[in-house]
Amino acid sequence: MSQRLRLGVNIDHVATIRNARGGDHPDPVRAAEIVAAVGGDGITAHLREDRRHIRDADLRRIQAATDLPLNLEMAATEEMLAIALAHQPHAACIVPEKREERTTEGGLDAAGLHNQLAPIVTRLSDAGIRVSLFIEASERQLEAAQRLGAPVVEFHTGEYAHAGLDGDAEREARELDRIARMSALARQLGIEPHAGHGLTYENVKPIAAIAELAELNIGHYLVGEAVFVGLEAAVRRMRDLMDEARP
Ligand SMILES: CC(=O)[C@@H](O)[C@H](O)COP(=O)(O)O
Ligand SMILES: NCC(=O)COP(=O)(O)O
Repeated sequence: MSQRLRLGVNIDHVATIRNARGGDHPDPVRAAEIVAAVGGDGITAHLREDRRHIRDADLRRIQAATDLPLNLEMAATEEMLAIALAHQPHAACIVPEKREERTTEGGLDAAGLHNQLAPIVTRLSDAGIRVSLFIEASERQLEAAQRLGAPVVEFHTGEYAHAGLDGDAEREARELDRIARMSALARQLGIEPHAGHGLTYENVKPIAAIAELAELNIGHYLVGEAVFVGLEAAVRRMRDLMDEARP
């Protein structure tokens, strides 16, 4: 199986820079427009409970500004569920969230949280929103996603990315192998696998080469690169690397 790998661009950290000064600039909506113009396949935005980057009002503005599918990352709370139902994004990716964390540190415990997640998955699905679960690449979590009826999972690639940054080639290869095996298992279970977190020009190609993966979501690195080369060039370069890995 090999299909064109979609690139979803996470624009959260454009909002992080905006919020640093409390004004309107830089506007994540402008980032979404650029992603659309340059051929990105989707916009990902994580409305954190503490609103440290994306804010409620950004969601409608992003949706109004572009026809690209919006993948709303959200914690499994009643508040976020109500927001998702009101905004009707193309997809909702349920992520674990801790107020004090610097970023999303690990995957959602879909197995341990079955009873909390089940009604949320059902209500999102009933509203026509494609549910994704941001999980570690493990059999236990994949089987839990299947029991919950999630059509999509996104594998957290943070451990893979950290191993590379640590220069630990053995751990990096182990993590890559785990993501590849779980991507194949996801397809066997009828689930569409995506991946993301901490992906960069340096580490994206081995992940992009996993034929079963349908989509990568990449944000922080692209926004960082955009400071130097512009968002358009950064997205184009990432797209090229993905295409080189999966011709
Ligand atoms: C869930 C996830 O990985 C993304 O939302 C992304 O990393 C940007 O958000 P944070 O940096 O706030 O985790
Ligand atoms: N779900 C992962 C995501 O949207 C982007 O993560 P990152 O590239 O900002 O680490």
